[in-house]
Amino acid sequence: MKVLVCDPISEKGVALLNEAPGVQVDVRLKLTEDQLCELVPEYHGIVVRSETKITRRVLEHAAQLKVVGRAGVGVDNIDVEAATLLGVVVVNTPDGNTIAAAEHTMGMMLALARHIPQADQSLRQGQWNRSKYMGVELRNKTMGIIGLGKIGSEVAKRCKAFGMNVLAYDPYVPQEIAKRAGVELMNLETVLKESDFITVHMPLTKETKYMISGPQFAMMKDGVRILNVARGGIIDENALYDAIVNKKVAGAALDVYEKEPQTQSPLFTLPEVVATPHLGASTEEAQVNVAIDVVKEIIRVLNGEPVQNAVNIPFIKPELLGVVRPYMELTEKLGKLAGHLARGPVDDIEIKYLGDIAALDLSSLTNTFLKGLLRPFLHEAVNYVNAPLVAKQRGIKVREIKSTQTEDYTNQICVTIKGNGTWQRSIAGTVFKKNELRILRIDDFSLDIQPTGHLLIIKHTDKPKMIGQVGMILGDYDINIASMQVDRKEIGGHAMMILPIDQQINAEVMEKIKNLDGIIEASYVAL
Ligand SMILES: NC(=O)C1=CN([C@@H]2O[C@H](COP(=O)(O)OP(=O)(O)OC[C@H]3O[C@@H](n4cnc5c(N)ncnc54)[C@H](O)[C@@H]3O)[C@@H](O)[C@H]2O)C=CC1
Ligand SMILES: O=C(O)C(=O)COP(=O)(O)O
Repeated sequence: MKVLVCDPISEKGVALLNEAPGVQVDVRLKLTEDQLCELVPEYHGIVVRSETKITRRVLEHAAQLKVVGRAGVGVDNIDVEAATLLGVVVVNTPDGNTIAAAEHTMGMMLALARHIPQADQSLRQGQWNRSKYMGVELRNKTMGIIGLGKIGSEVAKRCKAFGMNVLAYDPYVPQEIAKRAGVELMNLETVLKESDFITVHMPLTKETKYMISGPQFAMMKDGVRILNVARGGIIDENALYDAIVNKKVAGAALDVYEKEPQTQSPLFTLPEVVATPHLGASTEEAQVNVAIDVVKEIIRVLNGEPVQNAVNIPFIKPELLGVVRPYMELTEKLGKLAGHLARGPVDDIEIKYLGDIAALDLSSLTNTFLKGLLRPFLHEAVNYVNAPLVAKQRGIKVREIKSTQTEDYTNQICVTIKGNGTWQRSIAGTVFKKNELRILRIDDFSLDIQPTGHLLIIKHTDKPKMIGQVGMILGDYDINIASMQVDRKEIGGHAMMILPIDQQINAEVMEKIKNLDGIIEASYVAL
């Protein structure tokens, strides 16, 4: 397996990658998009920070890429949607640089309040100018935090230690979590209107792009001070420039820019601006943390092991893995079986998770079901990562229903697939205590089948000689029947027979079985 490191990460991370059995590492920095496109087919993993852009074009040139690892938090330099569609896992390191970014924010806030960089520069230029650099105190001022995640919360704690009143806006954080951090959650307008300092700590997304622009500056207090140690583009740089020039904003501290690297911004010409070149995560500690964290995740992906910090696949808590794994195996087999039973393209899927498992986060099981269903048709183009997206693109509606109530078994997964409003099929399965998988039902027929090996599934009219005739055909072709189950709903009605057999069946045998009088459908599946 080959891993390409494209941005500078700690030597400790590179060493850990080099020590991984069967992994070869190349460090190639400052590659252009064209160079990356040329190199990427050789690699199974890529490591980046914020500099290298992993675009759709780069991903489309990959031939065997399994994982893109971001040694840091923000993944806005990676086309995650394209990666997902192409089945490439994207991992990041959500915790490793939290403190570094929070501390940098505090440093920037102090620099902004007390003009430290400007005063330093002026003194070095031979001026002893005390009156020019009169500052403001932080105590009793109001800090408005937009984005109360990991960094925002650490900034909140530190602001409180400075005696500041802290308000926050984050529509995705519950009030009680904010309360625990001693922060009051408000609507955005209130935070903008009441704050003396405003700092943003959210990811750059379609939703947050230019979230702070002309109309938002207009709402703010005169003389407000602005900080951005999150991402360029959350704050509209042109609008910020105007707001500073018009004296609405007394100063801004910026670590990140709409375009990076950035050395020519008009904002750098304003004395009210304090600027650093994206240094939020640049501490020795944070860089060791993120490099080691990302490398461990990359190795897990390359070894086919579950990861903890994937951005585009469901997270499974390590302590739940033992519980979830057999259900993942079951749902993949149910998906495969459902694909064989489908009477045409599937456009609607309902997956019911019943019993104890309903308490778990079940998206990983839905992913494996969809992978099992779609793989026989789409082959390598579908995998655990992209299965939900591929299903969505094919117009397949997927509903998950959870209920802790179940009638016969402690846990049951019941799936119904439909197509074209004209047909539907259903199957149910369970995992017994010793991690034994079972198919319990196909349509209305009750069964108890281990979903492994070669299965012949036959729906037929309930009449004499059906079983015998199928047995004769298989015998003629020297195909051994391992066991058999038959269920019928009423005498002379429809019946289902399932035959686990010892080998694959060819089209000729299937044709002979299908042509028997009384056979309604017959399918062969290898699970
Ligand atoms: N300057 C630097 O070197 C660094 C910058 N960062 C940036 O900081 C960002 C935040 O990092 P963390 O706190 O670790 O992430 P996080 O995921 O813990 O927190 C982000 C918060 O933003 C909130 N959010 C999302 N959309 C929002 C919206 N529209 N309005 C308000 N809040 C919204 C989320 O609910 C979440 O609580 C990262 O996404 C990254 O871009 C992170 C590390 C270093
Ligand atoms: O982790 C993040 O989101 C950062 O912005 C840090 O970026 P960097 O790894 O220092 O290029």
